Amino acid sequence: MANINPNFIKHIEQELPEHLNIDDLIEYCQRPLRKSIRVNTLKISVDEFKQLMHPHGWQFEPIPWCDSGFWITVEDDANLGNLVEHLQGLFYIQEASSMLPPTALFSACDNDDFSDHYVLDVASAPGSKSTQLAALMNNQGLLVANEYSSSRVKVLHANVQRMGVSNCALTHFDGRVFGEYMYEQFDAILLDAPCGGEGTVRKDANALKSWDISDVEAIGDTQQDLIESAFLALKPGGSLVYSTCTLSRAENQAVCHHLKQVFGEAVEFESLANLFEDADKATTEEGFLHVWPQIYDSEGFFVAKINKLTSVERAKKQPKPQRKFPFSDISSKQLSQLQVYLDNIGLSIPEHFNAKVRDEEIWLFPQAFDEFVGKMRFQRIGFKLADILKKGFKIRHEAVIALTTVDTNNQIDTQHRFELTPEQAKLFLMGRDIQVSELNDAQQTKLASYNNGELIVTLHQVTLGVMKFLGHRLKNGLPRDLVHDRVYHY
Ligand SMILES: C[S@@+](CC[C@H](N)C(=O)[O-])C[C@H]1O[C@@H](n2cnc3c(N)ncnc32)[C@H](O)[C@@H]1O
Repeated sequence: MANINPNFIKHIEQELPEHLNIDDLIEYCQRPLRKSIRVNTLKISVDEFKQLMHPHGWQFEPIPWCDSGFWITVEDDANLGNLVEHLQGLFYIQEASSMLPPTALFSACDNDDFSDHYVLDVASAPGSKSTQLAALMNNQGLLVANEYSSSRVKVLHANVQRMGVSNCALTHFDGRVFGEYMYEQFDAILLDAPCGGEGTVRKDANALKSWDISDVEAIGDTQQDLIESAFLALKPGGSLVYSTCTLSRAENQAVCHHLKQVFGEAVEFESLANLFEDADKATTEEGFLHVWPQIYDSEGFFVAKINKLTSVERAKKQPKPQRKFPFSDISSKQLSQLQVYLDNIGLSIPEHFNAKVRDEEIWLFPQAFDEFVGKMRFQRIGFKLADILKKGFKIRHEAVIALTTVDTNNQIDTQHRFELTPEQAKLFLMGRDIQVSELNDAQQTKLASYNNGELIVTLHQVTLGVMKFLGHRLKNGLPRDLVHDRVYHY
């Protein structure tokens, strides 16, 4: 039972639009949330995913504002996070209303070519919206995903990796720096701001227990700084989405109005009334979506879309470029050796990626990143492809995932894939080796055509990782930090 502070009820009653009433709000705050997921279209199509899960009793109800989002009915939803299909990144457990901001950000993009698109997610951990943005961008262009909290950067990276996002560069800054370092560099920016979380009470029964108006007021300065900085980092003609999972106007409408006060005519509020059928039920007079929990039976959320009509004066000078960038271009000799190695395991370097070398490591950077070299410090760019050994190379787990996701039309051929059974996939994700004697006849026959060496293991024809065939066993190549204690399969 949600614990709602009476002061919150008094406060929010004043802010409710006329057509909604406080009793409904309180009643909905007490209801458990409907379970929702987003299919990761970087790895599997929506139809294929449904076909896969239907036999296990999954039922899907479409979420009107996200083509790959569904409310699901499933027998045992407590273990969804440990399901093989979740761990292999076929879906993301994401609250329905949290799928709104990425949809709103790209609502005007009428073609699918994002190859020269620069996108920033200012506050991105744990990564639900970043991974949704990357899927909408089809892994093209460049997505800069920033997070201020170091522990949350790790979770962000894990999700980016799990979902096969390869067009991403991670940064770890206070989001206030982007206006200065990245002045007018991005075509689209999402600011899913730190907030009071009033809309999350259906998932966290204590979210409103010790609510106090001073907390709402205290966070306003940070939100105003962040939105100003994001607006400065936006190219003229670009779009910014400001979103929160809170309900008070001070953290929502007031922050957007503050931006308009600062930048005047350069700021245009774009109406989201036609974003999906029935969007008008949540639309404010400015055209923002103020999603009260009772409107779509969801968490509370706020989404504003803001266009930058003209360039604005920057507040500070461009900082000096970073002098030492620790990566260099790969030599043509090493590149051709690498290509031979990759070819042997059925992989290749995709278009729009550049191979870079640092110490004994080879990385693949999205080509679009070139423009950003030296502009600021990046935690990770693209993905680590391989280690350079005395003789040859050793492919990295994250590369096998990213390379087989980067272009779903260019999947590795079946000759190079080794399909596991669900039980074997579970063992793989638990870090175990598999003895050749444990394989079924068809698998043993297939293995007979391989030489000893690395092979890419799959489940449902989607990559799980890499194993090394040693004659009598398949040696597990999962990095330690990705080994799971509990894994379920159907
Ligand atoms: C609402 S959460 C983001 C959720 C995320 N966008 C997602 O969809 O998974 C807000 C995030 O902002 C981060 N944050 C807090 N202060 C920040 C700042 N000054 N600059 C950037 N991020 C900040 C928090 O650590 C938190 O991860």
